[in-house]
Amino acid sequence: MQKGKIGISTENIFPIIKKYLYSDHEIFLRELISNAVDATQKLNTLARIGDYKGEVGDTTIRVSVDEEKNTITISDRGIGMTADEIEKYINQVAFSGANEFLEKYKNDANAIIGHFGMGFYSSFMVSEKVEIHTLSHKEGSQAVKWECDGSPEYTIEEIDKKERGTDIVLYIDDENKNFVSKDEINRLLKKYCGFLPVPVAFGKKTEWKDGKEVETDEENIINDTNPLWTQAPSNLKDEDYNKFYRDLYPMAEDPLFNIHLNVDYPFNLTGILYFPKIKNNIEVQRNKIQLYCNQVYVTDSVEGIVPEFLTLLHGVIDSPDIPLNVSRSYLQSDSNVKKISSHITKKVADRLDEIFKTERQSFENKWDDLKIFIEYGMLTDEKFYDRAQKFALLKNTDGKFFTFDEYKNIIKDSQTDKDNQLVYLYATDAQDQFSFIEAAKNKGYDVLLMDGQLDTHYINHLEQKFEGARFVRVDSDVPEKLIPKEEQTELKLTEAEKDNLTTIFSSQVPNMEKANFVVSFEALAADDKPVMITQQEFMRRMKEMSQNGGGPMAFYGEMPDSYNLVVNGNHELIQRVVKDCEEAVGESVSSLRGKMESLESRKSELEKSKEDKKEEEVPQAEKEELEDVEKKVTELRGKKDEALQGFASKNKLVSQLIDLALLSNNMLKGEALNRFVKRSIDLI
Ligand SMILES: Nc1ncnc2c1ncn2[C@@H]1O[C@H](COP(=O)(O)OP(=O)(O)OP(=O)(O)O)[C@@H](O)[C@H]1O
Repeated sequence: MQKGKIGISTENIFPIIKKYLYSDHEIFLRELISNAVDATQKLNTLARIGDYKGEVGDTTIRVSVDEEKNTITISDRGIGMTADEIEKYINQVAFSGANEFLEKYKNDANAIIGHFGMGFYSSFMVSEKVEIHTLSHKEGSQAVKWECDGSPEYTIEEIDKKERGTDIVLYIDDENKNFVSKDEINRLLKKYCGFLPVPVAFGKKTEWKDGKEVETDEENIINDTNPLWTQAPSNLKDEDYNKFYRDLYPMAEDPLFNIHLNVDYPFNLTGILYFPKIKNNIEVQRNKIQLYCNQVYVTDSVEGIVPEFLTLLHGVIDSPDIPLNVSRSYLQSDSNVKKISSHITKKVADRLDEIFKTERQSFENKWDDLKIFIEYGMLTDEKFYDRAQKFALLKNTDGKFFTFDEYKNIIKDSQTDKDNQLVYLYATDAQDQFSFIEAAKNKGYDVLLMDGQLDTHYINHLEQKFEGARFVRVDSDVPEKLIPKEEQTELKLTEAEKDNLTTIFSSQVPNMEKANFVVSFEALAADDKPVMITQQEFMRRMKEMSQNGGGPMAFYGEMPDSYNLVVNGNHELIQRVVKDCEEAVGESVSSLRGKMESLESRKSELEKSKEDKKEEEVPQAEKEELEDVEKKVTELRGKKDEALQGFASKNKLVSQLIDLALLSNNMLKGEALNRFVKRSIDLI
């Protein structure tokens, strides 16, 4: 037996390995099995080129667990190592590699990506002792056993081993006993080794016999050595892709589409990406892409490698060219990674474009599920926007789909306003905004349905992209004014009547938390609604955006909703309110107004004369008179308002009209709704 000291500078590297790699202990199995795969593939290569003349035979990698001895063994039939090679690769190179790595990241544990090839020495994260039993493929080699207990000392001795290849025996330490379990090993094999290119066996296959699960003689191969992404797309059908998806995500619904990536220049990358069906929470759908490096599972957190919006996709990416041993910030600035990311974007756009062109109907059918990806992509990635504007769809409230160009042509004639701006009308809720949608349609307009999670932002974005166009929600103004044109109908109300109606209607608007109403008048058609509630586009949008995103516009979110209570002066019912008011309080109101008006003209005379003089030049009498006039005006106004409010509170029509308007906007709730129903019954 020979003893030696491992070639490292740090006295004892293992405590450091254990400390820094604590959270990722489980990767030891992946690392050791990857080494076994490498050794097997090297042997296959040597055999192919004629440098190895012996029998290759069965090269299955075998994993076993001994629960009594607390060991895990990984055996391969690869190239094996001679004593010299152990000296070179294990004692010197590998250790120094690990040492260098830890030196580099000692002060920056967070920079470690969390998974990297620590290689063979990761076995010491979980073991108190490790043995290598190996026989090289080289003719006439002597089998050797290397043993190390986690101190820098090792022993190496000759042993009797007949089969070519390497067995790694791990004596698991007390802290990591949990790995000495068939279930745990099964879990790790499934997670990290499911698609390795060399068969990996663990235990035996089982079958059900007489109501019991029993082991058969057949070995249990845990991996698919030829996963779908490594196969030629031309040999694959939709069913194959869907089946693979179900293998990856057993609980998920069938995906919408798949994209098979196959790149060999300027970097190597294969993979299959799926567009999943996303219900309503986009956050839970992230990080479902698995990243592989030569069929070895690395991670399922791919930010930085795929564009942000594509982290919503599911599937696998396999590339030997993605650097795995580096921090995230480095990854994002790596030019290779950037190329990969923009290439994936392009591929995804190309595939969508192809589906749109060849299967438009199916594309439309899936649009509702698909649009979140496309909108997200268009919002966050300029290049994707440019590609996607050819196939992104707009859906109207009748469920019809249009491309941007198609839609523009359809609305061009009817929806261009007097300033030559194209107005895109939209609704965010087909039910709540039903009456507005109908009113717009009756005017010959088309209304888009923009009810997606990202649509508030998307609309803003499109407005910036589309030239000479704006988006207007159907309830942001009365139908006549949604798209302002030259002609205007005349309003059949005098100033005094308008003033009266303002007091009357404001006094009857129910008190609502966080909602302000401003009464305004419009000359609408006599058969339009008598009273309508609209919400100004700009303020509403600012509010919605600040609620979604905060930032510098956060204060908009705190402001109350501001609504317009639009009174249609030309409607018969409004004319009736005017008439009722005239009969009930008309005389006193108009005499109060008459007095007010003459006082007000006196007031402005006094104010004018005061304006031209210096303070001390204003005669005392005028000052006193002005004060007196002001007081009287306020008093008269109070009386006038009181009379009008008294009328309004007795006049059921006014509050009924307001409630009807609230009802059309789905704003009548709770107690107010209940009161409305009762009053309606009374009226019947
Ligand atoms: N099962 C094995 N059969 C034959 N040689 C092996 C085996 N395991 C390790 N080796 C040899 O030991 C060397 C060091 O292994 P180690 O896992 O530490 O690093 P690596 O495989 O070169 O790189 P990585 O960090 O990516 O794993 C390998 O390059 C290989 O030559």
